[in-house]
Amino acid sequence: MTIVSLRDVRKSYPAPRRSADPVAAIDGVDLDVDEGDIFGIIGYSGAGKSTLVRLINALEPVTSGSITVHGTDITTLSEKDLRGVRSGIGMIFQQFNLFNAKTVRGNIDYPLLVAGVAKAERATRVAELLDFVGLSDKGDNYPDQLSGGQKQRVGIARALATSPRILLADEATSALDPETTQDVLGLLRRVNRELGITIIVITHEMEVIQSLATRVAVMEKGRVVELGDTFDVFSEPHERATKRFVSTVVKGVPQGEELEVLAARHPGRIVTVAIREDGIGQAEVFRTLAAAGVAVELIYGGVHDIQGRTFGNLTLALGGEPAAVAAAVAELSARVSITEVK
Ligand SMILES: Nc1ncnc2c1ncn2[C@@H]1O[C@H](COP(=O)(O)OP(=O)(O)OP(=O)(O)O)[C@@H](O)[C@H]1O
Repeated sequence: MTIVSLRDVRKSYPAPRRSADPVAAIDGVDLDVDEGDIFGIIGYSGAGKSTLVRLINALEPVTSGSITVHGTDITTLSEKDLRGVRSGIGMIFQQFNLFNAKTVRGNIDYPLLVAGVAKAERATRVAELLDFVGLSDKGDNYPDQLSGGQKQRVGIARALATSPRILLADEATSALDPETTQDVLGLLRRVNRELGITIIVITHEMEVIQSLATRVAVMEKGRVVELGDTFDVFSEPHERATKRFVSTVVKGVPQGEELEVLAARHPGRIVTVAIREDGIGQAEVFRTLAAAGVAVELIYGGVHDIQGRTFGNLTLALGGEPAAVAAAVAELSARVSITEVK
């Protein structure tokens, strides 16, 4: 079931100068997020990600198009009705946005207080949330006594306090180091699996999408340029922006300076073998080459896991009798995609 749906959504801002055109921050976006998904939206700075978040959360009106949340078109609602929609969407932010003068407990309690929940019920709920995010011993601490990862855990607990069905994570791990990022991503996976909350993750970090998102939309200049299952989009990227994101975590065919260094170090033949789900695995590649008496060295690239599915590119330096190497490469070429590097 679709929980958030965007149809031809546009958002423009007034021209910065009188002679300039209005800024088309969102330029005709169609998106469907299914209930229970972890949906990633990835784009470089200026792609329109933050604007999209503000539109989905009804913090700003669209210029045109429709946004449906839980089956209600929010673009036609009054401010009073929008409050109900917003309370069904939790938000977490890059800079955590905690109240520094309130304790951890006070921060998590705040949305419940605003919602008019009775004191005893609030205390039970806060204790439950502290336990869920692993901070039961930090309730009386203040945010500046916590690490970045702990602050984001508080942010997540606060966002979950009123039991939203959707969590919007806007660059939620961008201020964290890689280890803490994985920690927070693990917690978000639990939020999704154990609480059944749909998560929309906005990021410019490919690692976040790779480890978390089941579906992804790649944004560029206010448009969605590629959309689909994360594995499909990133194992066969079509658009320039997608290819750039993929190259930040998956090495392709070595080029330029990297190739020069490799070529100088390995005088023999160099090929890049594409490992894809529907092709032969890396074990079979190595077995075929070894059986032909070819000496193989993996010199660049590797294989990756996205949502439990494997793909990658292996660049191999091949040594031995030239005729044997040629025959082995020819045999492999019939079964797998090979790029001659040198
Ligand atoms: N309030 C605003 N007034 C005018 N222009 C805006 C406003 N908000 C965003 N824009 C413009 O809209 C475009 C998209 O900005 P947005 O902040 O949504 O991108 P982003 O992908 O979130 O980038 P970043 O990660 O740098 O925040 C940019 O060209 C930006 O300058």
